[in-house]
Amino acid sequence: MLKIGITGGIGSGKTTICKVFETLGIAVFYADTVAKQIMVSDEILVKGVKAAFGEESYTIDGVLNNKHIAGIVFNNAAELAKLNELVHPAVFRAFDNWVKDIPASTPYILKEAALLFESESYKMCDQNILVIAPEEIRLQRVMQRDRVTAAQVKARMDKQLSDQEKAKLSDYIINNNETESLIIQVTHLHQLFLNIPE
Ligand SMILES: CC(C)(COP(=O)(O)OP(=O)(O)OC[C@H]1O[C@@H](n2cnc3c(N)ncnc32)[C@H](O)[C@@H]1O)[C@@H](O)C(=O)NCCC(=O)NCCS
Ligand SMILES: Nc1ncnc2c1ncn2[C@@H]1O[C@H](COP(=O)(O)OP(=O)(O)OP(=O)(O)O)[C@@H](O)[C@H]1O
Repeated sequence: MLKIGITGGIGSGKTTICKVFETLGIAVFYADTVAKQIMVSDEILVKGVKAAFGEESYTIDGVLNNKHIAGIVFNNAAELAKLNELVHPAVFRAFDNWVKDIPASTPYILKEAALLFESESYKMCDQNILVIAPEEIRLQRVMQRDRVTAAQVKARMDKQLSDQEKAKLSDYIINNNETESLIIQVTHLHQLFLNIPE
C-alpha cells in the first residue's frame, strides 16, 4: 500500500481535494483534524498544553480554546515550536495506528497535513502532492471560511514554508486556481497511483 502525503499552504484547498479523492474510495488521514482531537483526548498532551499555554487553553468543559492558542503561537516562533513539539509526535503515532487498520489490499491512502514538510512527516510517505493556489485567492478563501482578518491569515502563512520550497520536495502539484479542473487533475493522479507498483 502506497502512502501519499498531500499538503498545501493555508487555504490552498487540500481538504477540498481530499474530499474528491474520498469520492473515488480513497481513505484519507486528516492530520490537522486528528491533532485537534488528540489535543482534547490525550491526557498527557492536555497537561503539556496547559503547562505551556495556561489553563485557559481549554474551557471548563474541556473544549480546546483555539483562539487563545492561535493568538500566542502565531505571533511567536518559539511558542509555535513548543506547540509543534508537543503535538506532532502524538499525530505521528495516531497515523501509524490508523494505517494498521487499513486492509492490506488497499492500493494507496492519503495523509493530509498542513505541515507535511515542516514536520518532516513527508519522509514517511512514498510520494507527496503539493496543492497550490495564488496567495490572494487563498487569503480571500480563508477570510471568508473562518471569518478572520487578512493579518491573521498572513501570520499563519509566514509560519509555513513557501510554495517554492515545498515544490522542491514534492512529486506532484495540483493547481487549485479556479481555472484548471480539479476533477481532471485528481483523476489523473488516481490512475497513476493505482498503477505504481508497491
Ligand atoms: C493553533 C490551533 C489551536 C489553531 O486552531 P484553528 O482552529 O484556528 O486553526 P486550524 O487548526 O483549523 O488550522 C487552520 C490552518 O492553520 C495553519 N496551521 C495550523 N497549525 C499550524 C502550525 N502549527 N504551524 C503553521 N500553520 C499552522 C494550517 O494551514 C491549518 O490548516 C491549531 O491549529 C492547532 O492545534 N495546531 C497545532 C496542531 C498542528 O500543528 N496542526 C497542523 C499540522 S498536524
Ligand atoms: N476550487 C475552489 N473553488 C472555490 N472554493 C474553493 C476551491 N477550493 C477550495 N475552496 C474553498 O476555499 C476554502 C479553503 O479550502 P480548504 O479548506 O480545502 O483549504 P485547506 O488547504 O484545507 O485550508 P487549511 O490549511 O486552512 O486547512 C474552503 O472554504 C473551500 O470550500
